[in-house]
Amino acid sequence: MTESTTVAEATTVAVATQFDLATGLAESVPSLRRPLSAMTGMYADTAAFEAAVADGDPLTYEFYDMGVPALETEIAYGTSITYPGKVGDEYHMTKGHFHERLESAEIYFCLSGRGLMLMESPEGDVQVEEFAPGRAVYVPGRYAHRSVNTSPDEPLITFFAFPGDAGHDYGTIETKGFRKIVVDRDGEPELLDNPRWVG
Ligand SMILES: O=P(O)(O)OC[C@H]1O[C@](O)(CO)[C@@H](O)[C@@H]1O
Repeated sequence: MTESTTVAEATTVAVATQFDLATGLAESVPSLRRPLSAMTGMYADTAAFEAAVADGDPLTYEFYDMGVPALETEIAYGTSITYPGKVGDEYHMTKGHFHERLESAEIYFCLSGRGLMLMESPEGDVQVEEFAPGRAVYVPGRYAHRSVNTSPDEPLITFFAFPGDAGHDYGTIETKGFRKIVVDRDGEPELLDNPRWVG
């Protein structure tokens, strides 16, 4: 599946948005909410995934996309909130995506919480950076990216910005997965090969 925002006229009016730094919530637009059931096939432990979906289907993440026109001269931005929790021993995470215009980079600034940004290029180069409050992670162009919340109890809240015409390519991740997964080993995150990765 490919998602992109609607092409429209360039923005000509200044906009100010209030984000709650503790929760990441914005009052001006509704959030896009992804319950666990939106992540079918993405967690390694299928039995744990199905049990958690049957047992209330928790909200694993939500994000506010401020909806700028899909033009290269615009900057898409918003906040992302990944809630704590695990499926089996794998931490809650976002779906992750490449940009449709693959060369488009993205910047994330961590407002609160702890976690990792998991990134991989189409050729298989894997990079991981830590999120902590005050820390910015620059995702280079051509890299798929997925936020992973490694805290036992705190939401991972980030502010993100990327070129307005970057678009979202979810298809590759939905069919192949990421090469690596992040699991909890005695309270510490560990990177493992994804047993479900389709090469
Ligand atoms: O698009 P995904 O992988 O579901 O993750 C959502 C996050 O990614 C973004 O698309 C930013 O890249 C945000 O809208 C949101 O924070």
